[in-house]
Amino acid sequence: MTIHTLPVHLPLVDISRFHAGPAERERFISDLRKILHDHGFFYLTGHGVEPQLIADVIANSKRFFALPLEKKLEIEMVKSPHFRGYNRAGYERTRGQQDWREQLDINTESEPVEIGPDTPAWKRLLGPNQWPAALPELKPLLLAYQAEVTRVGIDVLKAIAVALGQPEDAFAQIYEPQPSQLLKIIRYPGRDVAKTDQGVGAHKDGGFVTVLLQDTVPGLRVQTEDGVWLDAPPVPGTFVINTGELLELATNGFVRADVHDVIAPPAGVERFSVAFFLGSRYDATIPVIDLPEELKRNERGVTVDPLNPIFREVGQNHLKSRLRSHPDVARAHHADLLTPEQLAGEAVATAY
Ligand SMILES: O=C(O)CCC(=O)C(=O)O
Ligand SMILES: [Fe+2]
Repeated sequence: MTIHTLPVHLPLVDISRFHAGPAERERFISDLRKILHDHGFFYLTGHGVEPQLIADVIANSKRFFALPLEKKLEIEMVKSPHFRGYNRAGYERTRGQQDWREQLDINTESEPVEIGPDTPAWKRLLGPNQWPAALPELKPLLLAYQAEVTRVGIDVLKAIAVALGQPEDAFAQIYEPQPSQLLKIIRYPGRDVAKTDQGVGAHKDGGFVTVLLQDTVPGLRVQTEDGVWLDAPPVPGTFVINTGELLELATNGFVRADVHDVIAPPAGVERFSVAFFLGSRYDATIPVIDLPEELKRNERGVTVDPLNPIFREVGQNHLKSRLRSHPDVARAHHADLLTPEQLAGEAVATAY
């Protein structure tokens, strides 16, 4: 596929060119550098993820969401201090407005950490996932997929590092040995259920890069630098990649974290997607990369949003957004971290 056949206004990046001979790699890097400055969103092809794995993930997400509600509620997120599990549609908000999507969140599968008075608060994010007893095949499948999209995300991140004039392992010091690997399977019900057109409200993603798999129904939109909203419909065989706040911070705004949202599907139609957020280690502090002079001239600075303060301490940043997104989990397990206002506030979830 070439860029000219793409039915959308966003660029297409063929990551296999990064692994081609030196001349092709050089051309690829120079194309990518231009794309990265102009867009925080692009389509990715040449990624090497087996089409069968992708098909199985979509098919089994649909089976998960089709389970009776009580089976899904057996693994409701409020049962996990580590913010893992299932959330019902309408239980999350973005900037105060209800989002209409149900989702299952997993992250790196690990043992919980013993929390003492001196343990950094972000260690509460570490722990086991919750898996549906009614669909045992979901666990091995999503863990295999999580490993694959981690590989893809790191490959893209290496290409981005080179495009920024850095060694390809420039970010490895903050993602090795264990990046954050949040994976969400998502279902957006039709507008008859949603009552509004907000699948998920306008937001930026927080990590290095997001690797997004869309099934067949459109709805994703991206806001460009000049404020225009572009549709980013599904293109078979591709992922949508978007660069997150972590890269915006690390490049002083040379790379953009674009605002995006999802419009709820029409009445009677449901939309499925699988979003993977590649982040750094939780104990990392985001560095500012010293870009080459010709790139530095195009740094924009970092956008400051008083409603969404960003910390360079990654674990603190991630915990902040999880506590805000899931106040039911926060109250059930982390009341000691909340302000009196948060404890007294409305028990609704707020995305991002
Ligand atoms: O479902 C989608 O297509 C995008 C979801 C999204 O932007 C997110 O979960 O951060
Ligand atoms: Fe997003």
